[in-house]
Amino acid sequence: MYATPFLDIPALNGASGTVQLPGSKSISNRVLLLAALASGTTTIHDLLDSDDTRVMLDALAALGCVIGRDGTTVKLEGLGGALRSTSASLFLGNAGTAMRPLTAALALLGGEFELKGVPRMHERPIGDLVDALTQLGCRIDYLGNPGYPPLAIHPVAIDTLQLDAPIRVRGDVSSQFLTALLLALPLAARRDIVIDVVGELISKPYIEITLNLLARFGIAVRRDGWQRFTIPAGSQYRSPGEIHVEADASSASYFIALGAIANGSGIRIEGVGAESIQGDIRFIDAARQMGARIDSGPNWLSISRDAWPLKAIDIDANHIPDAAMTLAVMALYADGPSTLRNIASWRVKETDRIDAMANELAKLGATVEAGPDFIRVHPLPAGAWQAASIRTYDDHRVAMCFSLAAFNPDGKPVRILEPHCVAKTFPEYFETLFSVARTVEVPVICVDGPTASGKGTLTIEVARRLGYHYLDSGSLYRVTGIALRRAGLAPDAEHEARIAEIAHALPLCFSEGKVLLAGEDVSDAIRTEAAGMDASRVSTLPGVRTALVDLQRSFRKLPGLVADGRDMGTVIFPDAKLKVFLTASAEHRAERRHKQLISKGISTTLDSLRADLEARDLRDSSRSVAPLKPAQDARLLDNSHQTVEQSVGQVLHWWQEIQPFKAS
Ligand SMILES: Nc1ncnc2c1ncn2[C@@H]1O[C@H](COP(=O)(O)OP(=O)(O)O)[C@@H](O)[C@H]1O
Ligand SMILES: Nc1ccn([C@H]2C[C@H](O)[C@@H](COP(=O)(O)OP(=O)(O)O)O2)c(=O)n1
Repeated sequence: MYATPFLDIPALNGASGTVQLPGSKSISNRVLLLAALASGTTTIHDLLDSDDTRVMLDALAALGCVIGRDGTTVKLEGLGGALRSTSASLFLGNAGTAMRPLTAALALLGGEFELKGVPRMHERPIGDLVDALTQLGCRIDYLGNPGYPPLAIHPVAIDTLQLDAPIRVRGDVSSQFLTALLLALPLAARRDIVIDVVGELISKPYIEITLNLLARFGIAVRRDGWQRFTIPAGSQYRSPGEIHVEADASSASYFIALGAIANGSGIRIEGVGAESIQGDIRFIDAARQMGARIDSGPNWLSISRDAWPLKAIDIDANHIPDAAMTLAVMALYADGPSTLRNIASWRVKETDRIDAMANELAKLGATVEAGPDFIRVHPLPAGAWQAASIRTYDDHRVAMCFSLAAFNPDGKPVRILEPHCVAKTFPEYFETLFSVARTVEVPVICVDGPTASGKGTLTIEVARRLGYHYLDSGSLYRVTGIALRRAGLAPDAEHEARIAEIAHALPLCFSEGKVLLAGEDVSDAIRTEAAGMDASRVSTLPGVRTALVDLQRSFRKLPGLVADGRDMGTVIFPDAKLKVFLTASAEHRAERRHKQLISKGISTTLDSLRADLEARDLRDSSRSVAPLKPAQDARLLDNSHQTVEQSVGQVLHWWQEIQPFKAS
């Protein structure tokens, strides 16, 4: 996951390959609650691991469920209708799929509970659900604004509930109110329980997921149209033992759109097929209408680009409210204005999604019309796209769907602010996108300079702030030095061919900040001054330098790279947009290295360090191939009198100066 304040996606121009998607949020949280209400143990495979499922799991654990976890498989011992803990204060983040059903279940289970979430959760309505439950005799108080969480729930005896008249619940604000009642009311099914929906029920496919999963847990709800639902007397939750969670169809929408937009041999999605129980899978019909070619099997989808430009669309998107946001970005690539209708529910989601989409699409240069329940997006012709900083409003779907704007024909990058909001449902979204997307040019920042000037320190920090990959090219020469010593060689010209072979086939792996040579951790061994001197000697051999070129260039991956060394800007990445030549006086550098080595418990003297360092400077800058020198277009940074933070700030400032983004 990218924990950076922003993520710059370079202009993308193609995509091909296979993606495995995380489990569906809607299915995951429903299954968790049903497994908790049932008796016996349920093993849930492929459960989504995200913010919203984590708050649900934490809440269920606080209520006394015993939960075991092994990767994406969760074993949950159900409560069998009896709480083990009858008072708790539960924090439910911004997860509507946790807040609504837990409100209903806890109101019936008996106990004193407080349910709260993030500030946005306290702006998302729950009054219609609370009204339906209080009609029955449940006792629920608003702790803040009436009609909204946080809530206090008080105990009632189940046999005092008024279940003889149909329970009336509004269905035209959020279908989650009905889902919450359907999931929880079997707890009270001493007699048939009838639920009547008031108003036109929206997002019906989500109700189908609810009914389907209730059936898997032994509850056969009878449905009369979409107005009346009956939970039969004597209904009891029965664990199915094992259950698999399908991949999230809403998450699939970004990759379906990717296949439709991007040049390439197509995208294959594993984990969900056209027969999915998730309503958002109907996104494929809309994508086909816009021109995508889509094939499907029981558990996969394959998508490629067909009509281009895409065909404009005018649809009622009520049945695919979440996935339809993706259509709003696809519309930029269409042959005329596209209209998404009947989407009033967007206004009460993680943010007001109609406003959010309209604002951010406009930043790209698009003309957008929006009303209480619709949005109309005009296509953006080549030449009219702008590089934009996209605000994401703590809404995972805004962040994900705007990444698709990076395929614009004008080659403009897209900046996604607060990209970590995707953790709500798809923490690895951007990594997954980058695993299949292609770009004309992965951005690179080079930091070259003499030893102990602070290159490593600066490079690591700049890479961390930008979410870029990091290449410590010196470590490759250092590891080669160790490998040749182990082969009984000296770092001399007479062994050049053998050493070059060793360098070419280094069994090297970088993992969790460690450098592994044939599986052995050599992170400390390569940092000694002797290893540095061997590295400096071996690096004068032209055959060795050539042998390491491809390995160094293989680090250039999306979304970008910061590379540290001696010849990053001159030889390895001559086209890099920013090249920094970092220096400091020999005196400062010797002092820094001295401190660094002492702090690692390695004893040394300042004088010998300074002598070694000057010898290394001389060898590195006077060798015949790729000597240490600033690239012609490098910016010089002498950090003798700077703190690390000042050097980092300077480089980030230079980087920002050459980005095309306007202030957000
Ligand atoms: N601008 C700076 N001011 C003070 N100390 C620094 C600065 N940059 C780096 N250092 C310190 O100098 C030491 C050497 O830095 P390092 O990044 O290992 O250099 P290099 O990779 O160029 O050999 C480290 O202990 C680091 O914390
Ligand atoms: N791109 C590079 C990186 C390092 N080298 C050589 C020259 C250096 O003296 C050694 C060790 O490099 P490294 O960057 O690890 O050394 P310092 O941390 O700056 O002391 O490798 C090189 O020739 N080209």
